[in-house]
Amino acid sequence: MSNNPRRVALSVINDVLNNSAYANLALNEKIKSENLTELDKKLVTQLVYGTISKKITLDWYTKPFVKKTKKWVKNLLAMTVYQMVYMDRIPTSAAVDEAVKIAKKQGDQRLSGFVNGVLRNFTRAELRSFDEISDSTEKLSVQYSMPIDLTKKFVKDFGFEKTVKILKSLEEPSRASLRVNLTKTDVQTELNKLLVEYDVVKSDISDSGIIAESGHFADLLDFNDGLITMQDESSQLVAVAVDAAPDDRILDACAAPGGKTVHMAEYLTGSGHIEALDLYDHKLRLIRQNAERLGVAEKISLTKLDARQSFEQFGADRFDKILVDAPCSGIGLIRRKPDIKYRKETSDFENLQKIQLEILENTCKTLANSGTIVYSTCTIFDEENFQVIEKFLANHPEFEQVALTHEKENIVKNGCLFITPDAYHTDGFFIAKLRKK
Ligand SMILES: C[S@@+](CC[C@H](N)C(=O)[O-])C[C@H]1O[C@@H](n2cnc3c(N)ncnc32)[C@H](O)[C@@H]1O
Repeated sequence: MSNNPRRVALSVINDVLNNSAYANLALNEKIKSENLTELDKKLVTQLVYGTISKKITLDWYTKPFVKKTKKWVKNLLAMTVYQMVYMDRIPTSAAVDEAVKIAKKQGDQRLSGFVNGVLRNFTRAELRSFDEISDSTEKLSVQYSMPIDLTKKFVKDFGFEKTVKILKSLEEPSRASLRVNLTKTDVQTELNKLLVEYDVVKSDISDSGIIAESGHFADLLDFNDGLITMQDESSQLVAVAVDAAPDDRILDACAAPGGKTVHMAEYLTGSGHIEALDLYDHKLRLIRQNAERLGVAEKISLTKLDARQSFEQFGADRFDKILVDAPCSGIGLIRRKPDIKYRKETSDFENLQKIQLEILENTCKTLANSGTIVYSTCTIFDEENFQVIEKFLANHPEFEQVALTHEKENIVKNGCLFITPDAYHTDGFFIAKLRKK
């Protein structure tokens, strides 16, 4: 008999919200280890991502009916209210009955009575309106389930109207995005093949990108043949900015899982080679798998190394090009990874900037004269982007900025590519390029 999907979903939600597990990893592990039908796997996925994404809103809905309770009970209430408010096809009575059963099994009679009472009261009352909230920033925080400090930060950096656009867009379902390996095939050929089964279009911003509203592309033959790979559109612009030549020696300082490493490797048709670094063995293995599937493994060496030790490892004048795809807050990924917004480290911009600058400081010493560094992040706050570039250039008169261009002028800012998630419904991204004079 298959396992109860709501109980499975709740255990993932508890892991993520109470123990800081990563939603994608915790969910994948559970789905693998539990006995679930294909339909139930979909339900679990929707409950996990939906509840996590809307947690602040959901807690606000039940607040009038709940004084104090255990965290897992709050999560159970949130998951159940999510079904009632956002999932048309689930009857309210079924959602409530399932919640009461879980409360009885995981708690006791008293807790299940409490859950039953809260949910019945919630069902009888009219759904609260966000207009009850007089403070406009707090209202945004509740409506779009964004922690209040991050909401304030968005409003401070982008203004109110743009913040609404960004937060709205982060709530829309993410699309699947493919990159075509242009060294082996072309976009039109792959598009024509995919159009037989999927609703796909060319990317607005990446010459190698194909977009689908949804789809499980991992099974496609062309995926296994290395003709296409999964990669967000904005992240496809990074290797283009690196502009690798066939014989380039490249340092990919923060490389795992290797999406950009393999993309750059496709350009290395001569003697070119990439030294790919990351802190963790298990992450380096992901680069290896990616590189083998795309047929570029011999172009890439993997080293477990803190990028801040690059100079000690490789010495001076060692690379023609460097990519620092830096560890960052990941604000630009919230649509696909909603748990990011609740992590404490997400808002530690000062510490993130410090690490980002340290990586640039050390890696830049390995660059040959006239060599270039591309610095990128998947976040949209200045501290990790423009400020890092400004501070680095202020300390390094031997470097100059190389202005990046793009035919969509609204993603070019101060010579950098700066893509907010609402502009083209992609991940949020920042790309800058520097040259050693
Ligand atoms: C934004 S991700 C890189 C994504 C990757 N470039 C890609 O396209 O698939 C940042 C990576 O940097 C790694 N990292 C964090 N701090 C590092 C450091 N000090 N040295 C090297 N790698 C680091 C993380 O483990 C993570 O895999």
